[in-house]
Amino acid sequence: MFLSTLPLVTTDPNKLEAQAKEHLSAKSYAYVAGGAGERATMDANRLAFRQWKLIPRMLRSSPVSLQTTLFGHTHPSPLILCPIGVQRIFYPDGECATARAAAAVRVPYTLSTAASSTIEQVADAMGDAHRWYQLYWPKTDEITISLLTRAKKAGYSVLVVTLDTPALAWRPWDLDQGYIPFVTGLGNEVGFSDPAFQRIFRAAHGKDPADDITAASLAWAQDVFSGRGHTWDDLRLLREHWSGPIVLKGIQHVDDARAAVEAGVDGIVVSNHGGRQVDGAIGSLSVLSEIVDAVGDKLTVLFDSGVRTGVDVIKALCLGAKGVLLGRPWVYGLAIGGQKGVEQVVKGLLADTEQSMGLAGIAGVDGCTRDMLRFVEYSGDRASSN
Ligand SMILES: Cc1cc2nc3c(=O)[nH]c(=O)nc-3n(C[C@H](O)[C@H](O)[C@H](O)COP(=O)(O)O)c2cc1C
Ligand SMILES: O=C(O)C(=O)c1ccccc1
Repeated sequence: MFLSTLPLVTTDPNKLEAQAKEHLSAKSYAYVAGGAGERATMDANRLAFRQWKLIPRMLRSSPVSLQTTLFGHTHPSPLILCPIGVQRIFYPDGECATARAAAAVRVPYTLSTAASSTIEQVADAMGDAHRWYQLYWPKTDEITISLLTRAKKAGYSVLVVTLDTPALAWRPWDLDQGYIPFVTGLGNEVGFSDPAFQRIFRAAHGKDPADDITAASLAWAQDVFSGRGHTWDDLRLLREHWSGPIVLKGIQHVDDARAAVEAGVDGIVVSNHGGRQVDGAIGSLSVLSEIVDAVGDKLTVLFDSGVRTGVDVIKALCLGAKGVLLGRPWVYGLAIGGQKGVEQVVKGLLADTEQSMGLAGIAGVDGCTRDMLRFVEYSGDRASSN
């Protein structure tokens, strides 16, 4: 794909963030590239990848296929696009550009509840392509039920429930600029377009959310990010109102993975939210194999946090993940080139994964086994690639 023309987006994972920075305002750049606290967990995510080394096998010539079955659907690859909120701060067309890219490269797209486009707009942009819906779980059950009903109707097949963000963390790069995306008025579009939220807001304020963006933004943020602790028992409500697969995102502890099995959900994403929530939390890849050992035969274990290269995808699969969610890299592609930028990042990663699998003597996702890896203490000084 890169033979006839030079790539728009750099293929060097260590240069991608810097290239995107040139296309972003200082605030938008800090929002995507930043993390919680001193970014120790972002480092830990990369360090965890560096500490696992692949041991290539020879003379096993066979064609490579990345084909993967997830929740009963066969996909061309094990890759899924992470839920990412407020994409219009990165590119004017935001989520719709990303959704079109995902459809074009045949990778499922996960729409965030904190999106700057509505559930229905993104569905329209995607046609028949696979889409998942990520729930930030509102305090008000009536709103939760309304969001699930809309997502179902608009053809989203898998519900991803993010558990690690009952509130946004202490993020110094944003705090120092006095910035959270909601102050731009963006990121509330799913809420403002919701009939249940509109009804409740109208009853309390005597007007529509669109007539008082400030008050409506506050009301929406309070319902969704006020830090209310839901409990494992509350998952029953979601089960009742969502007939498809339910995936819990943000699992790091093996006992939480077991609780997910008890709760009867279909999958989990082992994730620390890309180091954006609990600073000092363990690198996500470091807990993947113990969680797979505990629950991998009972539900589908997916992975995110720190994936940057094809070999990273292979390592996560070798440690037992059935699918891998990609985060910041495609947001950088979006900032650089909109839909085309996202396509290039994803196509590049898929090509790198396929090429690396072939060179390592692995024929496909089933060939990614733990014996292909060796843990080697890493003492270098380049823990993070951007
Ligand atoms: C700018 C930004 C916005 C995000 N928004 C959401 C979101 O709305 N919902 C969610 O579940 N996770 C969100 N995440 C977390 C990602 O889904 C994912 O867990 C994380 O980016 C993975 O780490 P990585 O970017 O280092 O690969 C966001 C991450 C970033 C960078
Ligand atoms: O920034 C994030 O990590 C995130 O999850 C989020 C939450 C609310 C709005 C936008 C993004």
